[in-house]
Amino acid sequence: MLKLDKIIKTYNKGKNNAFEALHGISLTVESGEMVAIVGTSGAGKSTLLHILACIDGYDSGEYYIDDMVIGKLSEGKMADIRNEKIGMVMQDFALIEEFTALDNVMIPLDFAARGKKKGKKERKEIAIKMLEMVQMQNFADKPVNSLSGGQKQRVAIARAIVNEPSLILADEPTGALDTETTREIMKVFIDLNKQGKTIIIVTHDLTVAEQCSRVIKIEDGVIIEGN
Ligand SMILES: Nc1ncnc2c1ncn2[C@@H]1O[C@H](COP(=O)(O)OP(=O)(O)OP(=O)(O)O)[C@@H](O)[C@H]1O
Repeated sequence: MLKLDKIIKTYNKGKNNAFEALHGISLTVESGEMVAIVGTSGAGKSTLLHILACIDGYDSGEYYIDDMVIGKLSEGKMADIRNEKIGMVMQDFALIEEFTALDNVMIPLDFAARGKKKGKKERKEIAIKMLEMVQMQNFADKPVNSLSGGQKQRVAIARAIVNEPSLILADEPTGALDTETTREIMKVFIDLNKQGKTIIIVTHDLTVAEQCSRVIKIEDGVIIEGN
């Protein structure tokens, strides 16, 4: 489903502070896998995740999602792929704190591809269904800034899955959570994986990594294990 072929990524390319962060990464992730990406600080995990998420480009090599060549797509088409195929979950939740849980979950529905736009009532129903999936329906009308860290991450996961992406990418999703809350959030990811979602989690937490079906270790911009 996902294939990286000899991806090279250089920050500040062409300048005297140019830095090659990924040195020719090749990786295939099949549909339905649950993968952890681990490695020391600065190894290139976030860089890799941002390329997988179609947030950042790359210098050479190629990235394929379902046989589509990502490097050849326009900005607009990349944005469509981000909205339709990929759900992102971040360590700091990246929610709008003063909005309610429900309003946060509804946001991506507004950006879904033209023609797919739905009426407000229908969008609200879809968002509530997503909150039910993460057991947060009773908090739908609460502002996010009144929720705990674990509750915020559940809302962020509901937002990530609202456009029914096949791929969920998470950057240190449990980094701000305690052990018990980490366990609960991992259960949500495992349930989503059982429902068929492909999940890739960047983590420093070995208890998170060992719950994934494959662990990819990256060091100095190179995959050294798990490929
Ligand atoms: N925007 C940038 N400009 C220049 N260098 C960058 C930029 N972003 C990252 N880097 C460098 O690229 C390398 C990989 O960074 P990356 O953030 O991918 O590492 P990481 O494995 O995610 O680290 P951490 O676990 O600390 O988040 C690091 O040496 C970093 O300093």
